[in-house]
Amino acid sequence: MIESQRSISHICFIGAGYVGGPTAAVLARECPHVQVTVVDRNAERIKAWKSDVLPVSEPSLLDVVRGPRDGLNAEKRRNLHFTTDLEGSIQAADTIMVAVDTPTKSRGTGAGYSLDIGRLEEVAMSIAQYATSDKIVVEKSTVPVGTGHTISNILMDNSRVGVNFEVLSNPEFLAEGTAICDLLSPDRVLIGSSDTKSGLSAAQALADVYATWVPRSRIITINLFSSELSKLAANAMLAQRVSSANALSLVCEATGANIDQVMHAVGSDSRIGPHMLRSSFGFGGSCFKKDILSLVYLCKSLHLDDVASYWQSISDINETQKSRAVSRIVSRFNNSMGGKKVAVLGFAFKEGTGDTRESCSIDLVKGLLHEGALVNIYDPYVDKSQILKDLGFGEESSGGSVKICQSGEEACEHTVAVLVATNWDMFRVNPKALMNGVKSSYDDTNGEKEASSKARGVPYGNGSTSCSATGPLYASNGIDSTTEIMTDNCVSINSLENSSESNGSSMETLEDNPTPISTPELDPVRYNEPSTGPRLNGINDGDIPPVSLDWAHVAKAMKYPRIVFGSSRCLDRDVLVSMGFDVELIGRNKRKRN
Ligand SMILES: NC(=O)c1ccc[n+]([C@@H]2O[C@H](COP(=O)([O-])OP(=O)(O)OC[C@H]3O[C@@H](n4cnc5c(N)ncnc54)[C@H](O)[C@@H]3O)[C@@H](O)[C@H]2O)c1
Ligand SMILES: O=c1ccn([C@@H]2O[C@H](COP(=O)(O)OP(=O)(O)O[C@H]3O[C@H](CO)[C@@H](O)[C@H](O)[C@H]3O)[C@@H](O)[C@H]2O)c(=O)[nH]1
Repeated sequence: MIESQRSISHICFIGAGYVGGPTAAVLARECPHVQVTVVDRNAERIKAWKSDVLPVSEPSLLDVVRGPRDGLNAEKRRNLHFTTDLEGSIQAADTIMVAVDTPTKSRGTGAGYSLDIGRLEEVAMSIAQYATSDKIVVEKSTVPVGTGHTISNILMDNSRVGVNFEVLSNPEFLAEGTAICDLLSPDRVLIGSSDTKSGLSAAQALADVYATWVPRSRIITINLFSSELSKLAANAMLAQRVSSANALSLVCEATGANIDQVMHAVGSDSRIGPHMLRSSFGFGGSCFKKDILSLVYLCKSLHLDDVASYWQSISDINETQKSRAVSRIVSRFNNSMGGKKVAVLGFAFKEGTGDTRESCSIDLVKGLLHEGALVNIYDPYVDKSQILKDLGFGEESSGGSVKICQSGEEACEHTVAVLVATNWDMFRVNPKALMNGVKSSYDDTNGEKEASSKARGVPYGNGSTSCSATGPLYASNGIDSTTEIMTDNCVSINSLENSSESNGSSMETLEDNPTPISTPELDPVRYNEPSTGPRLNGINDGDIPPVSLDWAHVAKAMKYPRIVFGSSRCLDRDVLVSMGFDVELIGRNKRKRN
């Protein structure tokens, strides 16, 4: 049993991925008195974490890493280390945070639904085998309910005599693209433990570490099962909101209602709130689908079939949304897409990241190819090889039906339809520039962005010193005042001492903030250049922004009927129609002018 009044001074993270790396870096930065070691079996990844070309792309991440890793912090102390030495790292640590991947099982019982905790079990075996002193073992990974007990059993059954373990659950809630802000200023930190004296003491010790920078009121301690279930439930409920918006978008398309107006009206009810209500081509990303399906599996295992069906329907609506989008385009061509060229702009699963896991673009492109279309794709934040891999092609084996383009203009050349699948700022219609007959460019909007961000007290510009909101960033083109609501939960990395005070959230309607807000103050990418290191796709500190799409050029380059299809977040129907485009918006019926 672990002694009470325990304190934590050396943490080992196992798993140096999207969660492990950034979480360890923020913890090391905020707690200079704690030694933090990050270990991974992937030597390439560890090498990259030791370099300035990090394997994970997140705004401001490099700055956060370099302080404690290179001794560039105020204390001039290095307390963040990356290594492949699992045995030594386990032995040196008093606390081990496990952040390995838990994908959906691909075979065996529960395949396609259940989370695969094999890597976690493997790590538990290693901890049991190498540990020579008591350890707190923390599940950072998203896991099925009951995993904590499984891990406890593995540790107890395989450890040395006299070595004790306490297993905690501490799920992570960061979203990609805003990871640093989310970690610095979390809505809550959840710590689950057993309710024994030693369990509560371990939970308290971990809470004390977080309390260095997170207000105590935001640190929630609950039981182990509740904590594990809360993570799955949070993702399921966030996805449920998106699916609700998307389900209603179909009702809007069939009636005279406008989805943006409806979601604005609904989200204005303080009991509902405005977040995660943007209709889209569907939610993507590595977590939502996998975690909902895990919840479905749990319910089925508990013989709660109607509950399982309820959660399943959220995933089903998401699939329908993607296939309906393809049908909507295809029906505009009398169901005959053979040989017709279509552009898909954006391949990442959301703006602000280069990650393509479960991106709706994959299904949109596959659906169009199935109909016989030729598809041009452009996303400067995603490597060509990644796109071809996601579509199931080898390097150049798409049979000519897919072309990965170097610019949005090239992608739209000779196309009959353009789908804006990721709401990148660069695809946004800039009405002011267009009205003035000026070529729209990213730089055109910088003055406005700067003014806007200053007004909101957000540092603008160099992504290495600032970051933006947690949660959805309701970027606005400044046109449809009913469409967007922005969150403003921003912190400056320069004023980290105050981060715990600065995490209050406020909402403003567009009228309060009529200028375009980009995705997090993005560290731009130098596009069209091959990636130079083992970094994942995405936005990297110090890169240069891509130029915005020149919609005037696109109007000339496309062929009749020049359909542009996407969400009103990026596309202003009136401006595009005035330029000669035929505009289809998610959740709007063109003929009813809603
Ligand atoms: N990506 C997100 O935004 C996010 C957010 C919240 C929670 N999560 C959850 O966190 C967990 C980790 O996700 P991720 O996106 O960081 O995964 P990831 O794939 O980016 O990273 C996992 C890392 O673990 C390493 N690893 C796997 N098995 C190992 C072993 N036996 N020994 C040493 N290293 C090992 C892998 O090499 C990899 O580097 C998952 O459960 C995920 O659901 C992810
Ligand atoms: O109103 C909205 C909000 C989001 N999306 C889409 O939903 C998906 C997921 O978006 P988001 O939640 O912002 O990104 P993730 O990085 O997947 O983060 C989610 O998944 C993580 C992994 O578990 C959790 O930690 C986070 O809390 C949770 O937000 C993306 O395709 C978005 O485009 C919409 O379509 N409409």
